[in-house]
Amino acid sequence: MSTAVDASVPVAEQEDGAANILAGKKVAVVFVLGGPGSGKGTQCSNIVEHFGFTHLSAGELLRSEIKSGSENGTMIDSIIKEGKIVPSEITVKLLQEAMVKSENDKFLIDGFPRNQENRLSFENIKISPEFVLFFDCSEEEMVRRLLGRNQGRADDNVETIRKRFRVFEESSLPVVQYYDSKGKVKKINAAKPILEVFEDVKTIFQSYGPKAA
Ligand SMILES: Nc1ncnc2c1ncn2[C@@H]1O[C@H](COP(=O)(O)OP(=O)(O)OP(=O)(O)O)[C@@H](O)[C@H]1O
Ligand SMILES: Nc1ccn([C@@H]2O[C@H](COP(=O)(O)O)[C@@H](O)[C@H]2O)c(=O)n1
Ligand SMILES: [Mg+2]
Repeated sequence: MSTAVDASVPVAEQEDGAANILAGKKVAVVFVLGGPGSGKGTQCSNIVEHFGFTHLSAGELLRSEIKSGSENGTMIDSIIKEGKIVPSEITVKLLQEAMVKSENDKFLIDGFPRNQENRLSFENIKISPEFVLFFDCSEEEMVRRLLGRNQGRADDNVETIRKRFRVFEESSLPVVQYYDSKGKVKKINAAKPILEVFEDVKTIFQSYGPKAA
C-alpha cells in the first residue's frame, strides 16, 4: 500500500493540528450530504472521473454487507427498509476498512455522517473532512427522482421514502448545520440538470487538480 502523499491534495487537520492519518497513510476526506435522491451518487461518479477521488457510499457499503450474508445483514436490512440509521460502529468500521484497503488517499464519503452519532463516531478515528459538499434540492423533485430511479432498491417506495425524508430533516440536517457553523459546508443547487450541477461541483474541486494520468 502506498503511503506517499499527493502534494496537490490539501489535507485537513484535527483541531489539535495533527493531520488525518489512517493506517500510516495521510488521507483527505470530503463528506457528501443531501436529501434522498438529491444526486449524491450521480455527482460522486463525475467527481471520481474528473478528480481521481475514490467514492465510498455508506449506503452501498451497507447494502453489500447485507448481500455478503454477514451476521449483521438481517439487522441492517430491516433498518434500511425502515429508513432509519444503522448503528455508527458498523458503518464507520466499513468505511475505515474500505479506506485502508484502497491505494488512493482522497475519498468522497457519500451519505455520511447521517446523524450526530455518525459524526462523533468518525471523529473518534481522528479524521476531519476537508469540507462537506451539500446538495440542496426540493423534496418534490427528490421524490420524483427516487420513484423514477428503478434500481430495485428496497427503500425506494413511497412509504420508506417518507420515513427517509423525516430522518433526513430530524437527524441529517443538524449535522449539516454543525459543519456550517464551522465554515465547512459548500452548498450546491442540486435542482438543476445533472451537467449544470456538475459545472458548479467542478468549481469547488478545481483546487484538487485533474485525475492523475
Ligand atoms: N440533477 C439531476 N436531475 C435529474 N435527475 C437526476 C439528477 N441527479 C440525479 N438524478 C437522478 O435521480 C436519481 C437519484 O440520483 P442519485 O442516486 O444520484 O441520488 P442520491 O442522492 O445518491 O440518492 P440516495 O440518497 O437515495 O442514495 C437517479 O435516477 C439519477 O439518475
Ligand atoms: N451513514 C448511513 C448511510 C446510510 N444508511 C442507511 O442506508 C440507507 C440508504 O442510504 P443511501 O445513502 O444509499 O440512500 C439509508 O436510508 C439508511 O437506512 C445508514 O444507516 N447510515
Ligand atoms: Mg446514493
